[in-house]
Amino acid sequence: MGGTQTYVTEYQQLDRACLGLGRQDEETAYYFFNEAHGLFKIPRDEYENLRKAYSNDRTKKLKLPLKIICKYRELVMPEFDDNMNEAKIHYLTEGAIHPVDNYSFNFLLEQDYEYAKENLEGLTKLRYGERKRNIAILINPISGKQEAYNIYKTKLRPLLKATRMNYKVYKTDGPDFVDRWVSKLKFKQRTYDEIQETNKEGENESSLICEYTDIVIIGGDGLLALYLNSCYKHHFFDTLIKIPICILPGGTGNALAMDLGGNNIFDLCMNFLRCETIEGDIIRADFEDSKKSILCTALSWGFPSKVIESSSDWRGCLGASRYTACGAKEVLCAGGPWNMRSHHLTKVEHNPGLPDDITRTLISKRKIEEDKETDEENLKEQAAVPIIESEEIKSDKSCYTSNLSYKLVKTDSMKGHNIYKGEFDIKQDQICESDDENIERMSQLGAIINQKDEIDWENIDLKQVSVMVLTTHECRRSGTKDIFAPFSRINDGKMFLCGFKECSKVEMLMMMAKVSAGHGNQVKMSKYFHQEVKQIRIHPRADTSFNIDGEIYESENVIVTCLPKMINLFGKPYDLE
Ligand SMILES: Nc1ncnc2c1ncn2[C@@H]1O[C@H](COP(=O)(O)OP(=O)(O)OP(=O)(O)O)[C@@H](O)[C@H]1O
Repeated sequence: MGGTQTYVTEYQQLDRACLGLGRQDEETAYYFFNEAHGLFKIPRDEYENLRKAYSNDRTKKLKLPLKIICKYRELVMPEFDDNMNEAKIHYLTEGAIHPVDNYSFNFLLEQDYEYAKENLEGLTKLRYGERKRNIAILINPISGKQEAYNIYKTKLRPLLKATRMNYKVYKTDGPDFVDRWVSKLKFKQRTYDEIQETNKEGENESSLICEYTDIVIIGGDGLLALYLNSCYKHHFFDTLIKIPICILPGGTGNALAMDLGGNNIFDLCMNFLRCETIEGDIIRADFEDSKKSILCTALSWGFPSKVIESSSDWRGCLGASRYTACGAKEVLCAGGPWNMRSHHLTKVEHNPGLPDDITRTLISKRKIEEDKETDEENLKEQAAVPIIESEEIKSDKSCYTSNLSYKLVKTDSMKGHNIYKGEFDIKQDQICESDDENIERMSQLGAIINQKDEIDWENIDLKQVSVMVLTTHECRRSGTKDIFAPFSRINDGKMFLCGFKECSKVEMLMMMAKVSAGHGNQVKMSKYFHQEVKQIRIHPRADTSFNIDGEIYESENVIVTCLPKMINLFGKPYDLE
């Protein structure tokens, strides 16, 4: 438990946020609920006094030594018995693997019970409307220091077990795993209008899209990028991409997870359980020649790309310091003896006139496609996605997966884990698109936002720029204090162009040191710049590459557009200072 401690408080103080006075039957111990602090043990001889005072006059002053025995931030699941006015609460503490504890309380007053029920239910969300949450967990075993599976096992799994949620765990087995996995999702395509209509009837949009209600990604930014882009490729991003995503920091940099509170994984898991989401901004990069579109949260070129490229060989052994070590090496070995102009650009242009409601425009104009029947060939291929763990609470009839449309077949076992293969029901609806169709759809969407010939592009002066980054969020880095863009938040609806103006190698190292200090005070330095932008066109030199959410892409003209509030993410960004 959260450690017992005694403190004195006034009854009046408690009363403001109290959930009710309860009694635990077997041990005849007595408890008091307080929303801010959790659960209190009341000395037995004080109980009768308190009960009388509580029943007669809720504002009466009463000084009591109270023992805190549990805090709500540790609470994971309440169960209720309306006939008995009883709440059963399951607790779990941070850092412990299976310390689930149960307490049952009978509320003395019915109104207290109702009030407590309402408040306690808000602490852990087990359903979306009538539908029980059903979670897909994607783990990249080679991310960062290869701790992703361990994070799942020690942090997330105990909470999922305690709350008896349905979930399936998938380990990636290579770079194309996520793409295969997303392409095989059991997916009910709905049009935007249908979703709006359903919302009016009070149903939750995200519960209607896919067999999973929530996606958990345990890995780095690259794994999230793979997931987003696979959604975009295989299904319309305005539907599937709305399924809320929890990113637990299992990678090296974990820039986005860190900005959502990932330095405390337990708290992030609690955000997930309580369904505390924000609407995140993403970037869409449309490559002009290859007609390829990429979704991401940060994009850079020149110096940062070189650092990412050269540090990839150190994956797994140096952790986050691989970027620092390779960054310093790149600075010292760059170009001329003093100069740090490695932006590798011929031209960068800005379109300041992009409408604010671009996202809505995209959604409403998109082409509506019909679901297609699955044929046997596709079914055979679908069965190839391995599930390493699965927990399905069979008794829950409201669970989408209990309609037998998805079967698990045990095929093997590995290090004590059973390996299953998923097989889909023959009646399953699915979308199966060829690459040509995908390209066609992307270029349709692109045509809406690009319209590049009609845009009055404003040239951005590059004469004095060393490093340029486009980002929708702070870009914190795990394992260090680095914050690259301290003024940006993933849910502020904005994209920023930021970086360092032309500087000497020594100045560059100083700037890097400022970023590493994590105070955000590089913003005050004259060599640092940032500017809000909506759409940017980049003409890179042929010998450079792009770094898009930690992955390297070849040089090509690209139009980069901010899509505000496109994805739902669990967690909470830091307050702007
Ligand atoms: N089983 C696997 N074997 C080899 N590569 C994999 C596997 N699963 C995923 N990948 C590759 O791993 C990369 C993604 O790594 P990820 O972003 O999760 O970790 P990271 O690079 O260490 O962290 P960060 O991006 O936060 O710095 C992608 O390039 C993906 O293709």
